Amino acid sequence: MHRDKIELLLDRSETGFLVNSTEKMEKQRVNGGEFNQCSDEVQHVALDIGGSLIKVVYFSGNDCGSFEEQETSSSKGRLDVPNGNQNYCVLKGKLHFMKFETRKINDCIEFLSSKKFRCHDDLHHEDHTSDSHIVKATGGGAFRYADLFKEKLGITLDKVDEMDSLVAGANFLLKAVKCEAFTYMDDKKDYVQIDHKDLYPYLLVNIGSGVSMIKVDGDSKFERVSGTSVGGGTFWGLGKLLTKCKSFDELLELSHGGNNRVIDMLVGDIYGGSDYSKIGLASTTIASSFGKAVSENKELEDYRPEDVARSLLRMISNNIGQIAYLNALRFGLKRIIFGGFFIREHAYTMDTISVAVNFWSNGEAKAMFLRHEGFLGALGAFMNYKREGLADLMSHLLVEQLPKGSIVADLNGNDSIHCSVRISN
Ligand SMILES: Nc1ncnc2c1ncn2[C@@H]1O[C@H](COP(=O)(O)OP(=O)(O)OP(=O)(O)O)[C@@H](O)[C@H]1O
Ligand SMILES: CC(C)(CO)[C@@H](O)C(=O)NCCC(=O)O
Repeated sequence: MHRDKIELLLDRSETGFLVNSTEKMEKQRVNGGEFNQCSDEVQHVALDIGGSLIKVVYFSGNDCGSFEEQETSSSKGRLDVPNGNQNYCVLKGKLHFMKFETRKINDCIEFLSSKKFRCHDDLHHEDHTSDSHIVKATGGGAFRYADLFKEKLGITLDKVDEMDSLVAGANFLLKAVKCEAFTYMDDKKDYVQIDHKDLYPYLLVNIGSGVSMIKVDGDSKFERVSGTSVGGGTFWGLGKLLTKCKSFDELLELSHGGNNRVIDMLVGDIYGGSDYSKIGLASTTIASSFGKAVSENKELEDYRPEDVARSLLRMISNNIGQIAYLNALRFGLKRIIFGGFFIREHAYTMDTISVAVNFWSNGEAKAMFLRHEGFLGALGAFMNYKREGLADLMSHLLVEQLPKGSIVADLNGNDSIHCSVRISN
């Protein structure tokens, strides 16, 4: 089968459209009876089908006169440019990011089928062959739902390894996007521009339903060194049972107004209000998450759901921060980069993780976060359309393309950014 190289050039970003997928689809339904209100042609789609969420990254363009330069090719939307021995075309358009709950996979399928779907290979083969409808997909769902996608959409999922995708997505963002990584402490966000030559090694901690910890040593050089089943799925699953919240966002919102000290047993609760300074524990340090519930004669209903949500968030974030730090220590890594949809740029979550890393490492290691944290796997799968050898060139171009100091959209919801896709023949 014919395969091309694709590279991605980010032009600038847009803010806006922070609606959830269901809302967005409903709006489109109301407006026109179907999803495809926007006439953008979807050309390249990549999926990350996880245990909780499906992340979709797709490129659309060419219908709104959105070419950088005039079309010269017979193929609509293609600009063929000679590049040494190679021809390539540049398509200008938008890179879209969407998420769906995995349990509502039919919404995702319906959404994809509503789009004017044009596969990667179709750009070169007007005469579609049956195997041209191939979509890059990663995550466990690429295996679990392969038959469903074939049956409902006639799409063959081309499986890309989940860890490969996470690392490719993270490296791409760290190299290509200005102000991608930041630290977060005491409500203060500080962007960190990491020198490309000084990027490796780092520990990538992806907090999805479960948590994977990956030591990254180079472009495709990495090892999954640890993981924990106490992750985002645990927070959402336990939180749902304990608070009766109907959505993750509701649970997160609830935790804003909570006080964990109502339920957590602090060092001071055990030590009569004092610190245990001999071993470096302040009276305010949590000695036992949810520990107060043991000694108090209370039922679940006697606690405010806000406080329960807060304790739970703190317990899980702390635990992940601690395990991450221990793994960083194991391999002498100073930089720990957190991704995954659990974080959602939520201040309290990031603060708790940062404090945990700072506390355990005595200030030696740093927790960092990524603005596009939830889409690492999907971006990595998208990048897999690109074949060998273009990574350096691509990241160079990407940095060049971004205006200095530009503010890039928060892509934790559904959003899009302007970009160009360069396709080598
Ligand atoms: N709208 C949402 N609905 C459900 N979970 C959400 C939502 N937003 C954030 N989350 C959190 O994100 C987690 C899923 O994150 P992510 O999408 O990165 O992982 P995943 O790919 O589904 O999981 P895994 O990689 O373990 O298969 C959930 O467990 C939950 O904690
Ligand atoms: C199983 C995966 C990789 C699926 O994304 C993830 O949920 C995970 O890393 N879970 C933690 C499993 C463990 O290492 O204990």
